[in-house]
Amino acid sequence: MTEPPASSTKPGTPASDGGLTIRGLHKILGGRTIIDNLDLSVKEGELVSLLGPSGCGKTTTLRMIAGFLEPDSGSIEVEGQEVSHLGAENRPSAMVFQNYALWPHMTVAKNVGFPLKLRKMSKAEIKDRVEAVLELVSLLHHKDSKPPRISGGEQQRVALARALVQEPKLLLLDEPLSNLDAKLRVKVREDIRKIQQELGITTVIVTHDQEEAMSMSDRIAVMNAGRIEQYSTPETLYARPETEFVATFIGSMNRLEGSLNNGLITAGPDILGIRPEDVILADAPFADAVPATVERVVPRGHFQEVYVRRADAQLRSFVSGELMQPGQQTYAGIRKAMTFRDGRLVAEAGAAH
Ligand SMILES: Nc1ncnc2c1ncn2[C@@H]1O[C@H](COP(=O)(O)OP(=O)(O)OP(=O)(O)O)[C@@H](O)[C@H]1O
Repeated sequence: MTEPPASSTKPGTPASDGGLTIRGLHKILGGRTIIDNLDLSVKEGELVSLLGPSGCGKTTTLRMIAGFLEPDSGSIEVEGQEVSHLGAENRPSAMVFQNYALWPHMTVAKNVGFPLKLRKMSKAEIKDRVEAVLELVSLLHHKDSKPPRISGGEQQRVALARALVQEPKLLLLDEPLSNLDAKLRVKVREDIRKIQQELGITTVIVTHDQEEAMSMSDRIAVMNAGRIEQYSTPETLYARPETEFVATFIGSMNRLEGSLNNGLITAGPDILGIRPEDVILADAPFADAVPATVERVVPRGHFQEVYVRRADAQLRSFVSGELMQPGQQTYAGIRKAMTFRDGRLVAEAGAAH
């Protein structure tokens, strides 16, 4: 047993971190508290995801950062400048909308140059900046195309270019990949991350897709009911979730009532959380392993999901290697388990091997 991890989500007033600092953000909509006294601090050049289930308040938070929605209270600083009294068009931030919001009758170049035209920039300068940013997103060859004639992934990059051309200090993206198919999503998220790192631009992305958040972000703020449950790196969120909500939301978990004693699950009021990769299967007995029968096997490509029945519990395991068969006898041991009480992590236990 080890001590519970130190909290990284302590309430309090965050010091300005350069990029974005939010303090005490609060919003009531339709008589309900939607954003509940939220603090968040993003370092300059950092990419942070707001991740959480539908309705937890991610988009509402992003819209307040962008200036499309007025907070009831709280402050928003971008690179040390208080912006909450400014309209969206006067903030040093630019937003990429979920549906891209491109004008179908305008060329790609005109779409991208539009925010600069609004700022009354000269035609020559607009042309230079638009071409440079289209080059950055590898779309220069489409500058005279109209959005309906290019692919979804390309439209997404036009929307990104239109935000970047404004040279914002803060880039905001609302579910930027949700309109793309699975394969393209992986490619586009890598592109966005690469460009973000090249430019060193402070970025906040809203997503409900944990894999997307895990693969792109320096840090992830996991939101639940208008609050941040935990704000950590992807690795920490996965290895040391502070709450059962975070443990369940990030990755997979066997959730059982009871406690772990000498490798056996015994009755108890606590919740045990066991990652499927911490359920070890082997042909021969090993320390703390218990005889088990394979009940169900789900091939998942480079690994398989195996449901085994032991005397004390049914467990799900992720294993690689030769496909296992239902009915097969095996030995199942628990390498590591998390214990939650009243929703909070109280202990981690690892069995010796
Ligand atoms: N104008 C409004 N009036 C009343 N309630 C609202 C309004 N706008 C949003 N809400 C409510 O606020 C909550 C948070 O909405 P929000 O769009 O921020 O969630 P989200 O986390 O972005 O969800 P999703 O992933 O589904 O987009 C929801 O319960 C929503 O119904």
